[in-house]
Formats: sequence, C-alpha cells, structure tokens
Amino acid sequence: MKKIKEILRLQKSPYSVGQLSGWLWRALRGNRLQAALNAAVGLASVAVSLAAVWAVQRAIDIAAGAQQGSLYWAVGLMALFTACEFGLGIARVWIKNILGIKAQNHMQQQMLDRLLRSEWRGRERYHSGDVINRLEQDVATVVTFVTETLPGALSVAAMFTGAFAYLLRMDAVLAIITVAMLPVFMLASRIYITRMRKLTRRVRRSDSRVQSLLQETVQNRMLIKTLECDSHIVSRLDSTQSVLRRHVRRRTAFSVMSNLLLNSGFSLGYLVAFLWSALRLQQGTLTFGGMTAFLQLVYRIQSPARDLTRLAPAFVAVFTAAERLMELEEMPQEEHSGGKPMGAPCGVRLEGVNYAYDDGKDNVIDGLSFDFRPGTCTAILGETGAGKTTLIRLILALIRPTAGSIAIYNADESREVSPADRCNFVYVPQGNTLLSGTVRTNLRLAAPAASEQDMLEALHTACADFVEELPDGLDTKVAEGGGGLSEGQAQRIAIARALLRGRSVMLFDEATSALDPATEKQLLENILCNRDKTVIFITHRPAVMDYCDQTLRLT
Ligand SMILES: Nc1ncnc2c1ncn2[C@@H]1O[C@H](COP(=O)(O)OP(=O)(O)OP(=O)(O)O)[C@@H](O)[C@H]1O
Repeated sequence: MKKIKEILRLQKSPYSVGQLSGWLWRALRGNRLQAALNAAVGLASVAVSLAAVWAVQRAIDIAAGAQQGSLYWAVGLMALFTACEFGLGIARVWIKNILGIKAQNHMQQQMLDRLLRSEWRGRERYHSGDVINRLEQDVATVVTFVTETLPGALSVAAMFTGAFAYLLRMDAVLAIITVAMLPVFMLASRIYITRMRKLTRRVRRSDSRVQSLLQETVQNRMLIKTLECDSHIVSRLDSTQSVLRRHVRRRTAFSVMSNLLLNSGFSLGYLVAFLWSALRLQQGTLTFGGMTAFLQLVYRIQSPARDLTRLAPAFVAVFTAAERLMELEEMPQEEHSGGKPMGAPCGVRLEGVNYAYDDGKDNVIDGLSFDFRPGTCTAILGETGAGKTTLIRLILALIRPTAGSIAIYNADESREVSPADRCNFVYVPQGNTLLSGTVRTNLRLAAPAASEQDMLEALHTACADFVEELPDGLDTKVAEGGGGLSEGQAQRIAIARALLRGRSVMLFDEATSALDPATEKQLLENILCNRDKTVIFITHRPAVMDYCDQTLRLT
C-alpha cells in the first residue's frame, strides 16, 4: 500500500489511496448494473475477437491448401463473427449513453442532496461555480471510470491473456519477446503518473476558477453593465483562462511526448514480430494463414497492453475527481430527523445568547436575552452590521449559539431550536427571492397543493392584489431573480408565498424595504389580525415600531 501511495504521490492529498479506493468502490456498487453489463459486453467482445482471428487463419489456410474445408463456409464464419462484433459495438453505445446518463444523474442527485443537508456556517465554503464544476465534470469522470474504464480493464486483461495464450501455442519465443517490453512500460508509467497527477490537479483547479468567474458574471450582468466594467471582467476572464490554457498545454505536451515514446516502443515491437514471422515463413516453418494470425495476435496483445497503459491517466483523473467530490461530501451534515411541528401560536425565547463567526474575533451577538412572545409582532432594529440577520440565522438553527440557549415554545411545550423546528418558521430573506417561472409556480414552491383561491387570498393578505390585474394574472411570467417585476411587487409576492407556507413564526429580514410605509402598515395589520402568528420583523424604519407590540434594538 505504501508503495502504491508512493507511486501515486498522494502524500499531498488529504485522502489515502485506501480512502479513495473505498469511496470509488461505493460509487461502483451504486452503478453495479451498468458496470456489469459493460464488463459482460467487453468479455463477449474478447471472445468474438479471438474467434475472428481463428476464422481468418482457417480461411487463409483453406485458400492456400494448407487445410481442408469449404472456403465459402470459412468466409461465412468470418462474416458471422464480424456481425457479432457490430452487434456488441451497438450494445456498448446503448449502455454507455442510456445507462451512463442515468448513473451520472443518480450520482449528481446524491451529491446535491448531501450538499443541501450540509451545515451552513454563514458563508459558503466553495464558490457556486466550483461546486457546479465538480458536480458536472468530476461526477462524469467518476461515473465513466467505474462504469466503463474499470469493466473495460477486465476485458482488456482478458484479451491480453487470451491472445498471449494463443500466441504462446503458435510460437513461444515470439510470445515472450512481445510481452518482454511490458516491465519497461510499467516503470515508465510510474514516472508518468507522478507528473500527470500534478498536472491534472492544476488543470481541474483552473477549470473551476474559470467556471466560477463565468457564472458570477452571468448572474450579475446588470451590475457589471452599470459599473461599466465589462472589459475589466473580460480581461479577468482572459487571464484566468490563460492560466487554464497554460496548464492544459503543459499537460498535453507531456501526454503527447509520453504517447510518442509509447507508440515508438509498440511500433518497434511490431516490426520485430513481423521480421521474425517473415523469416519463419521464408524458412517454411510457418504458413501464410499462420503469419496473418500471428500478426493479428501481436496486434491483439499490443492493443490491450496499450489500453492498460492508458489506464494510468484514467486513474490519475479519477483520483483527482474523487478527491474533489469527497471534499464536498465531507462538509458536516446537519442532524435532521424530520420536521417537528409545534401547535400555533409559538414564541421564541433567547437566554444569554452569544455568537461569533468562525473567522471573527468578537461576539456579533453578546449576552442577548429576549422573548418573542406567541402572537406578537416584534421589530428588530439596529445599525447596519449590528447582527440582525445573524439573530434570524440563530433562530432558524442555521448557526448555533456559542453560549446561551434559544427555545421555541407554546402553551404546552418548550424545546431548544434545532433544524427539525424549521417547519415552524417561514423566512423571507433580504433581496429578490423569486425564481424563474410564473407567479403561480413561485407561490406553489411553498404549498404545492394550494388552490387558486388560497393563492389569491395569500396575495390579498400580502397587499399584492395587483397580480389579479396583470393581463396573465397568476400566470404572469417571472424571469430569474424576479425579473419583469418591480422590487416592491416581487417582495409582496415573496411574502404571499411565505404566508401560503402558513407556519406559526414569520421572520422578515427587511422584506418590506421596497414598500411605502402605508402598504407596509396595511401588510402588518393583515398578517396580525388573527394573532395566531408570531412576527419578527427586521427593519431600518423606526416608524414600524408604531404598529409592533415590542422592539428589540441591537447595538
Ligand atoms: N459569514 C460571516 N462570517 C463572518 N462574519 C460575518 C458573516 N456574516 C456576517 N458577519 C459579520 O457579522 C456582523 C453582523 O452581520 P449581520 O449580517 O448580522 O448584520 P445586520 O445587522 O443584519 O446588517 P444589515 O443591516 O447591514 O443587514 C457584521 O460585522 C458582519 O461583518
């Protein structure tokens, strides 16, 4: 194991060869069907291919009079094996394309699920572009390796052994000469893997950087236009891409050189084999058919040997990809054993709560005690950076207090908030949170079974009756990030969506910042009229205090 580790130079990797292989083994088990079918087709191809060699040898020998039999039947047999090879080729394409995309989708779903369940520490650890790059490219590399490369290696090894055994029977000396070069190749592949691994890591890292920049630029196109920094962004992209190009160039140069050396070795081997068999033919110790079969077998030994050496870069690529996916998987997971609904109205009580971000020195929240009583409306005020959003994240159990406790309670019970309590909250964050689709699809995100009437009522409570007056009503198209609607319209639809979710504690993080004071007042009156909701409302407007039951000022 130490030797393999040394060869693969994994010391710098956070994972051992054992961990990486274990992870790949689990990935293989998840894609058993495709791997098994690929292996079966591969092995059948080997059998057909060797049988074809025998059929050609037989046909030539019959034609040359070295063997008895019907030439027509012999050629018919050759045609049969060729047809089998075509059939297996078609099966391979189907398995690759149909089952391949299924296996890839399945792995992406699993990775995305883990990602969504991972703990959120106030800031994403990886750039979204980097995450997407890993989910797309690294998943594809792993799936191709476990479902195609590995089963393929099995048939390559079978082809090598079968052809070698056949050749050994025909000419032992030549069979041994043909494979004698293999140890030299194995030694060369050691140097190759070491260098290639380093180059591949660099390429993948630069590729992620390019994708991150592209994604962020497309997402913030409007901002970039208004800042008039288009050319700056394009030149940043160019320099990021030039790093990628440099790494790709280096890797390609290295790979071309290695292939050149490898192919020269194989060509030399073939010429030696040709000369050897031609001399034997001249001496009359080999028939024409024998020589043809012999050269085909040399080819059939060399081609799997060549394929086996090609496994080296595949291993390099898959170890790099597995490492990158394992990093994503290792993000700590939230313990979440299903939602724990609590009867409304509920309150939230904080006692001596402290919180400091991982990379911050001081407490953002320091010794905070407060009771958001059931059925009340509380305005949270404070200067920018005072910790208002942080407090909301603590209540939602997205982050945990470093000291003190936060409890959710009603008349009957009280418990420390956990991710399972998120089902008791609705949260409307800052900014435009509508997704592309229609007003209806956005509302249905919160309540998939909501009727037309439910949606119109929620829109009415959220002071968003304007939707009914739009030409397409609920079916009005919404672009990415709420495009096509004004900020205030989008905010009210987002609030209606939160109301449709219908949970007992409502958290608004400056969710009414784009509304005029009268609409904001009307909205709060609508929400609070039944007193069954506890509303926690972050605002920068002191006027809001007038219609709230209590105020929490953070400093
Ligand atoms: N993920 C994070 N990591 C480290 N520090 C953070 C993180 N998020 C916020 N902070 C810091 O915590 C402090 C409080 O931030 P928070 O977003 O809670 O303020 P806020 O009162 O909501 O501000 P605003 O009114 O501007 O939205 C700020 O000093 C901010 O720099």
